Amino acid sequence: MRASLIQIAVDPDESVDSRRRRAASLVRAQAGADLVVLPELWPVGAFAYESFATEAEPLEGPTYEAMAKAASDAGVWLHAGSIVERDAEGLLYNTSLVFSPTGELARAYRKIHRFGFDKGEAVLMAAGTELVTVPLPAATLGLATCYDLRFPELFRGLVDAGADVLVIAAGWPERRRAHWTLLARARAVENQCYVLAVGCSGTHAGVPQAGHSLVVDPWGEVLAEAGPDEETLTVDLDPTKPAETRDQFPALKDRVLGLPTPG
Ligand SMILES: O=C(O)CCC(=O)C(=O)O
Repeated sequence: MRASLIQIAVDPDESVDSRRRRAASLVRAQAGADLVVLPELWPVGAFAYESFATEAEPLEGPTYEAMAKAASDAGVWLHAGSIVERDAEGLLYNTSLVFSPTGELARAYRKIHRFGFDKGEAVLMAAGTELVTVPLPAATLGLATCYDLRFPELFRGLVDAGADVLVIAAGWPERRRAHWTLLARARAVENQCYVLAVGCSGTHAGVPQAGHSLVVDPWGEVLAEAGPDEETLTVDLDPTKPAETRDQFPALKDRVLGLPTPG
């Protein structure tokens, strides 16, 4: 299963329309891959809080249209990263979109853990409430967005729902890059899953992005890692490896569910 991670640059000197066209053409260039992944909020920038309301789109807005077409033109499963979604009640969500190779929406995931500690995204956006997995022919994706990476219980929920490839779309800041790499590897090891962690490059709203997207195998080995700049990583995943790793080292079977609270 060939996966391509597009670490797109999000810079304020490029318009959203231009970046949308560029993202579509980067996706089309990945024809032949099975799965293509874009990062979090690449149209507007994960830290461009002042633009969230103006750039918000309905679910089936311009980014949806462009990405559905790019997925079907390329004939790939496309995790199109996330958009600022405005729902019918006017609430904003950080919503990831996954399209099938014929351009249909397979699933949408609204980010559950909002970042900002009572500021920014945490007050501007509403929280998702549903864990989302996406069965592909060769693997089951489990979806997470950026700050979600810090909450291991979310990933255990995805594994319990059958996920063996965890996809984290992010706009992770450079200043905490060490956490990004560490946590992506930890989520792979503890869940015996592939992890595809896709960030942005560039600087928006004064926040330099970490880049360094990475692909980690179920044993925790880093199979590929990007640098700081715009780049596409392409990696062949072995769909049998998560099950094989779980058979050889069956730690997941030793989970104790419902641990007692400390006395
Ligand atoms: O947890 C972090 O350090 C970064 C999270 C973040 O930037 C986000 O969720 O947008």
